[in-house]
Amino acid sequence: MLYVKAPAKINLTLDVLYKRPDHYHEVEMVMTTVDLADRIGLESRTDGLIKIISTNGFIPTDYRNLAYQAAQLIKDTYDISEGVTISIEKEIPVAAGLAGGSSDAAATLKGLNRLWRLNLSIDTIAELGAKIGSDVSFCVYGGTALATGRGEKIQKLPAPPTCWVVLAKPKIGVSTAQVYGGLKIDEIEHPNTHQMLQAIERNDYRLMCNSIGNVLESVTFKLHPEVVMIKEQMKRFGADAVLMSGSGPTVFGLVDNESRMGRVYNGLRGFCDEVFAVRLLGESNSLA
Ligand SMILES: C[C@@](CO)(OP(=O)(O)O)[C@H](O)COP(=O)(O)OP(=O)(O)OC[C@H]1O[C@@H](n2ccc(N)nc2=O)[C@H](O)[C@@H]1O
Ligand SMILES: Nc1ncnc2c1ncn2[C@@H]1O[C@H](COP(=O)(O)OP(=O)(O)O)[C@@H](O)[C@H]1O
Repeated sequence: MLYVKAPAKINLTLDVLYKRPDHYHEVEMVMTTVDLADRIGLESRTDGLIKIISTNGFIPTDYRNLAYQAAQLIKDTYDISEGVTISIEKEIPVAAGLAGGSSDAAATLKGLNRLWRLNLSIDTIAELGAKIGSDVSFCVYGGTALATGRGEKIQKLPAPPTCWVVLAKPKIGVSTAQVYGGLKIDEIEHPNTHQMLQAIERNDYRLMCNSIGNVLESVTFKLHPEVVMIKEQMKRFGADAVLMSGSGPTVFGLVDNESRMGRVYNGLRGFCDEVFAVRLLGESNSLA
């Protein structure tokens, strides 16, 4: 059995520039991975089938699973006759804005590259990933990056300033398509992406805290007012900066002091079942 880690991401910024003719939105996002990860196990099978086994009863185990789609794509593209059993130990909350499914797909692509000795470069794997979903290319590299296009164009960035990240996910799932669909393009207040890039370049924690922003917040807040409440609680317990990740509903808080991190973490556990205190993973991978 070959194991691959599939870490969650958060969006430090998420801006939408315009709606494209293909119905996707042109985005500009600073993304970074955190050390909350699913674990993907891969084992070749001689019958040619793709089988998914998961510890989580809420994710599909057929072709709808993004890890299944990753294996199918590799099999079709490189004419592989073997099959694979994919076991998914789920730690990342589902439909949470943390790219759990996308990261499982990215880890499956990377793992099968090794298992089936395909010798693909990381850039080729990221290109394949883009066929599965907009966030999959980023998940292939991990670390920290500026993502543009529909999210699949990746420019690597240095590691952001070190800090703790407290993640809190309310008991609701959010549909990414519904949230993008509810966005009113002319009412957007754009985050300062350039300033975020400067904060990362200069390793300036305070500037990073002052530069976070996500234009999808307003849509998800209207659909699920409990997300606003979680954000307010996180601020009240002392996080330095608080933002919703992706299309939500997970809210994250940045904290650079361990005892305050403990206060935010314990405080949020009174409101949410799923609360995590994690570190940023830092820089992107350059090897497959
Ligand atoms: C919002 C973000 C931010 O990182 O993450 P999540 O909240 O899903 O984690 C991403 O843009 C989500 O990426 P991903 O979840 O891979 O999206 P996809 O499967 O490609 O697309 C799902 C649907 O979202 C909408 N979509 C997605 C990306 C994009 N740039 N414009 C869009 O309008 C489309 O309606 C699409 O049909
Ligand atoms: N391996 C997977 N893990 C989680 N969700 C998956 C997976 N494969 C498919 N899905 C489906 O993808 C949808 C989005 O899940 P997820 O990737 O966790 O969230 P998000 O896109 O908000 O980051 C869910 O409705 C889920 O059923």
